[in-house]
Amino acid sequence: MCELSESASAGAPELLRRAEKLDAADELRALRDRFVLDDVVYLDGNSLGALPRHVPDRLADVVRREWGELRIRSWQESGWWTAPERIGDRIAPLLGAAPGQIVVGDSTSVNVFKALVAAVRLARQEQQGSGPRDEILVDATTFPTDGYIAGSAARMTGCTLRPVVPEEVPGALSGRTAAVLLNHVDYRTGRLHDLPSLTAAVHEAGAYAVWDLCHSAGALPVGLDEHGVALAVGCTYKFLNGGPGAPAFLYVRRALQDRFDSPLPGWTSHAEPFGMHATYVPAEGAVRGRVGTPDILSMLALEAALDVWDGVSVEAVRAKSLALTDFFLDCVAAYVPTGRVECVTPRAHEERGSQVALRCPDAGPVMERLIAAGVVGDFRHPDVLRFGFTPLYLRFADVERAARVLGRVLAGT
Ligand SMILES: Cc1ncc(COP(=O)(O)O)c(C=O)c1O
Ligand SMILES: Nc1c(O)cccc1C(=O)C[C@H](N)C(=O)O
Repeated sequence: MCELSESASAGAPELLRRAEKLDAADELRALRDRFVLDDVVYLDGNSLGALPRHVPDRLADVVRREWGELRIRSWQESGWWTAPERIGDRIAPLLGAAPGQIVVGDSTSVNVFKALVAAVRLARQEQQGSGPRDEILVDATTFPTDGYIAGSAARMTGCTLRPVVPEEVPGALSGRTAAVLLNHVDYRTGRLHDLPSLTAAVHEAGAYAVWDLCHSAGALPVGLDEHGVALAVGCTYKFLNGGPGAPAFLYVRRALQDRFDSPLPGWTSHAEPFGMHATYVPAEGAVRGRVGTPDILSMLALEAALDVWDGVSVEAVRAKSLALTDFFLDCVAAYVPTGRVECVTPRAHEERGSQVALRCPDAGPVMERLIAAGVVGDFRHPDVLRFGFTPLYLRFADVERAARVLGRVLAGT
């Protein structure tokens, strides 16, 4: 939770001057031109990222030429068959992963299922002496799909499911824990959890952590390899701007790939998919995380969208993200009537993702009025106004304007 009154003394002229200065000094400011945007202040890139300008032409080429003219030949000649692992390797540097560990495909929900069941199987392969590994811990504050999938994964593997808030995971681990499903950034509050220390604690207990990176991929450095993460999943339609329903990703640490036992061993994860064998033999490497035929149109839209990252470091994106959210909090403190909202996003940088969540009892109608006034965030049940900050295309002037309009809406004027 954060205090909103710290710099409430600043007024509109000063905040406008600050916005101008920050925009002038912003080394990422030219990137905005790579996107299709209008006069709306778009603070919903944590739900659906904006459209990169060059994607429609690339998609048109995929449809007209690769599909329309080359047809079946495109699986080889246009590189369709290897798109899941090729695009996984494009995402890898943004997540701090070496090549060969990420495949793209399916939804995050499906990848949560693959990773979580595989995590339980890994823990059981290593089980020594003591009792059975028959418990899955799940982030009690998780985006609902993860909880639902974890419930089913637990039933299928004969585990019990225990919801625990991430901070309490270390104390909840035991010799029974098989797997722990955690969110890097909380979808509602924007709280960033301590991935390195939680991963270490889970592994120390002989269990495996599965990280959902939906709200951190493309927003901040994750350091998958550096922090010894075993398994991670995430979506690509938020901060990676892959488009509505863009395929998700699955990371399987190289050292574990030989033992990764997918609960969805579809034919495209087979060592010899066109051998049409009756017996399943998994492919080497991250490819064994694949399932069925990749959805090529979405996948290639994502691949094109990733071009906007050429020459851009996640570290620079993170620095701007923190500056944007700091500035937004200052502007909210200045413009919003005292006590009208409560900020549920932590002030501390090391605990903040790339969003700000403000709580107020009438958040639903407030967000409707805000959207009508040209500031798009979203409402999360029951009382949260959620604002996502995408450093690739947001300006500090947008942030000041969003807070000023919010202040007006909340004051009812
Ligand atoms: C943390 C988190 N996990 C999973 C999902 C859902 O993933 P999907 O609908 O792509 O399966 C979302 C958002 O939709 C999310 O915010
Ligand atoms: N995936 C979404 C969708 O298909 C429609 C509307 C919103 C979404 C979202 O991504 C929601 C998002 N994960 C959230 O954090 O609330």
